Amino acid sequence: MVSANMIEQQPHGGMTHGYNAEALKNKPRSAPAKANDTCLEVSDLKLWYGEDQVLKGVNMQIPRGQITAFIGPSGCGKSTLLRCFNRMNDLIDSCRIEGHIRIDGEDIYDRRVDIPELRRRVGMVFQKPNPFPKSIYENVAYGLRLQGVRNRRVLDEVVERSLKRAALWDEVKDRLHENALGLSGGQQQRLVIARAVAVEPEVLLLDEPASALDPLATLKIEELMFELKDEYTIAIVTHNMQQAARVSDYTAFMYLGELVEFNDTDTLFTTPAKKQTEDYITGRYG
Ligand SMILES: Nc1ncnc2c1ncn2[C@@H]1O[C@H](COP(=O)(O)OP(=O)(O)OP(=O)(O)O)[C@@H](O)[C@H]1O
Repeated sequence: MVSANMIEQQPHGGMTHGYNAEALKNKPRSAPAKANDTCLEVSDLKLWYGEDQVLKGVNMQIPRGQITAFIGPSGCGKSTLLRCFNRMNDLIDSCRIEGHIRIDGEDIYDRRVDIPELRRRVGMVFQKPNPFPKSIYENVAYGLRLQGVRNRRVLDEVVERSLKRAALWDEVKDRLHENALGLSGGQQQRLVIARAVAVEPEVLLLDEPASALDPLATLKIEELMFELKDEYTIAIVTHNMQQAARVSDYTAFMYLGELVEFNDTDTLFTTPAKKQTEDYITGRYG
């Protein structure tokens, strides 16, 4: 497991320039991805906001049951790409998309796709924890209630199981009916993860999930990711290269809307194939 002293402070809450090799030592190793076990396949994905082209023909295959990190300088399109995976960009009027994204072979941009069902299958957690102003219990039960589940026993079981999966149960089991906004930032972020896993997604998208948290809360989120990946495919955007190196199995380096390099994390950080990647991970630009 990662240890607390491996978590560096980010005084400005932003980019950690350069990566140091310590992050790869003692890193928990996963079983390698099974050959041809692709969960998400991105083909020639292009995206515009109005006249501005933000993604310029991205191709990649995200392996199932692994953690894939997206790194790159601010504005290179990491969050935009992540939001394509559950069609969150549909909510932006000026956004136009070409290309394909397939989950388990199904094109999620097919017009027959049921978007609420897609968002159930592909859960998302944002930088700032966003619990609803409801009780802890109701936050986790929310998705099930939307699906029409009324049975108290079923709801109780799912709430308990989800909070356990999100490593929050022990801290909240005696206060399930208190307002979730009374939790700490780190607890709120784990609650949001519990809310996402309660509806049994296949994929979890994490957009800088720890950047608003202190080092200890960050550590808990990182440990949690490692536990969750047995059941879910995880894609994480992070500005923090130490974090990408510590937690992910695969890393995608993006620059100006293009995918420059995609490889297993250890290779990308130790022997990057492209000069641009090397310059970025050694902190030469950011
Ligand atoms: N809703 C939007 N409307 C118009 N332009 C947008 C919108 N969202 C993002 N952009 C632009 O798209 C580009 C890519 O932004 P995006 O947030 O995907 O980058 P990023 O790599 O995640 O950046 P950061 O690391 O700073 O979060 C930027 O130029 C940004 O200004």
